[in-house]
Amino acid sequence: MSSGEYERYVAMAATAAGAAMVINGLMNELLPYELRDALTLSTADVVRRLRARLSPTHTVVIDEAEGLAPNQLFDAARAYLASLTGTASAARRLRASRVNEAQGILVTMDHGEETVDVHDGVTYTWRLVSRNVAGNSGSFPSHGSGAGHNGRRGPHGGCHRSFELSFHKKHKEQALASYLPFVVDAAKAIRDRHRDLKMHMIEYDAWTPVDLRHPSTFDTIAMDGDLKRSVMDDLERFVRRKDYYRRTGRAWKRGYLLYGPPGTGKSSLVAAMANYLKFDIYDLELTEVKSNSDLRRLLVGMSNRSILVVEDIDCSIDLPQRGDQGGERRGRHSFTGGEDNEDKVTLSGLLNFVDGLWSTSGEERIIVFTTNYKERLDPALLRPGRMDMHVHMGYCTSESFRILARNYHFVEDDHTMYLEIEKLMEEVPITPAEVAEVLMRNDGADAALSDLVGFLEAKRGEVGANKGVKHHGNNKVDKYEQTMVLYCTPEYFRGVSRDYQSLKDRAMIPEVEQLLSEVPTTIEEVTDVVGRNNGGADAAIRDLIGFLKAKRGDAGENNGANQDGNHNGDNK
Ligand SMILES: Nc1ncnc2c1ncn2[C@@H]1O[C@H](COP(=O)(O)OP(=O)(O)OP(=O)(O)O)[C@@H](O)[C@H]1O
Repeated sequence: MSSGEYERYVAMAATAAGAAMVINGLMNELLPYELRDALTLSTADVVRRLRARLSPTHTVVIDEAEGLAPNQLFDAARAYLASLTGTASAARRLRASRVNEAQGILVTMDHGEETVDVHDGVTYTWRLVSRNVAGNSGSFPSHGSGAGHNGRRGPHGGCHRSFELSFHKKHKEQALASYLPFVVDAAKAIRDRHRDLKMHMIEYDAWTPVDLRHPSTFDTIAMDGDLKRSVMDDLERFVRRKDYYRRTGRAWKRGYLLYGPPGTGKSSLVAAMANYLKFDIYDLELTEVKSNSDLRRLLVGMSNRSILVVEDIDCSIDLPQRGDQGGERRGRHSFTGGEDNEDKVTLSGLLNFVDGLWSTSGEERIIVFTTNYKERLDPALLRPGRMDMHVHMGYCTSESFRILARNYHFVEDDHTMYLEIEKLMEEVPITPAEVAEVLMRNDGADAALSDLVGFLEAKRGEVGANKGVKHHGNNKVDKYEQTMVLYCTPEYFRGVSRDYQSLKDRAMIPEVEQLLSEVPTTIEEVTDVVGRNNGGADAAIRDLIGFLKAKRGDAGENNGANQDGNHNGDNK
């Protein structure tokens, strides 16, 4: 549409509306490029631009060259109007709207239909206008997402649609300064509610998004109720406080340290946070980052309203050990050197970026570190003010168990087996992951809870009698043992070591036994380390010794403990 046509259009609409002003609009080709990204602009920007466009003379200059790019303000209005379908006035006009997973909200509204919205005592009338490109007004495509949707011109012609928003001229200020920003904000909120969250992972040195469909929410997560509430409160306060951060000159970011044994829900909590806030997750796998400059590039490439997660921070970056004589703990990853390459990724480099560049180049950002071993973390990370909140995820308590039982089997709070289960849980530490696993493999609540009792009893017996030895070689592993942590005792290893017929250096066997007596290590870990070696028995056992020494915390051991269930070693 040329600017002349547009002016004629505005004049017609203004006439029709009598004293009412018409903010027309919002058609893809009518609104200029500044408004196309209305949903990504700040609300103040939108208002400023609208105000500039809607001068008292109602002249809007539209550059032909702006083309027919999608106009997000149109989508904002559409999403907002769809959300009104529950209200009486809107229901009069909008026949139906539905939520489509891929596209968010679709609204069905016919050409010429109007809907009335009352906001702060002012009545606003929205009208949908459609034109086909050949000018045959009145011939319209099907509703919603049909041909011509979004007003784009298809190969065989198409339909341009617009919303006209009219109101009394005395409410111009209110419309511009209050109502339209409200519509844009409401649309943003709707979009956030329906958009697919993304999980960004590093591939080939760049972020690669995949859909984040993690079902974890604050309802499903099993943790102490007060702690859960305080995390939620903290998140809510954080997102509310834009002005506060601006006023105080602080970067709008927040840091959480989640710590606790494996399977207690640290990753689930991160997903719950993302689902709650509708923030994307950026999974910073430090082993994939070759240098500080790569790290900087990746951090700057993150979007706002996102969560940066560094899992198993104690394993994934070289942390100076408390008590180290100036030396760094080696062996986590090949990039951990430091003194020979200035550009290597270091914890201080990461923290500096997070505090500096990262926080000034974006807004509404959350960083989460997780660890199974808080005691191993660098004091720099634990310093007050560094991570705003330390969240301990622990073994199942009766409170968290009840949440899981309710979630998995709708079990009410007074089930007869609860007392027995909770008593057992006091004797045997069990992670929420283990409980979830048992609950999940049963169809009915009663069966699930009996199974859990059996599991706990078996675990209690196992822990007491160290049945790991018995477990090995038993082809009929029962269902409890499948998920249990089975330790590799020195005795057990001695038995297995007979299998190493080709072992030349037999002196290594007592060394392994000695290490196993010092470091609780699961059969699975031992199997993994031995299994990853193709270089013969000696290489495998040497690798195992290195692994065990690293687990014990020996400096200088380089055995890839990070890759192989290092985090499983905390099952004491
Ligand atoms: N607190 C919890 N509430 C609800 N489900 C849980 C909880 N903890 C664990 N689970 C269940 O166990 C699975 C594994 O837990 P999750 O990966 O979140 O634990 P984690 O503490 O991050 O473990 P790791 O330290 O090994 O990464 C989850 O997908 C979930 O099904």
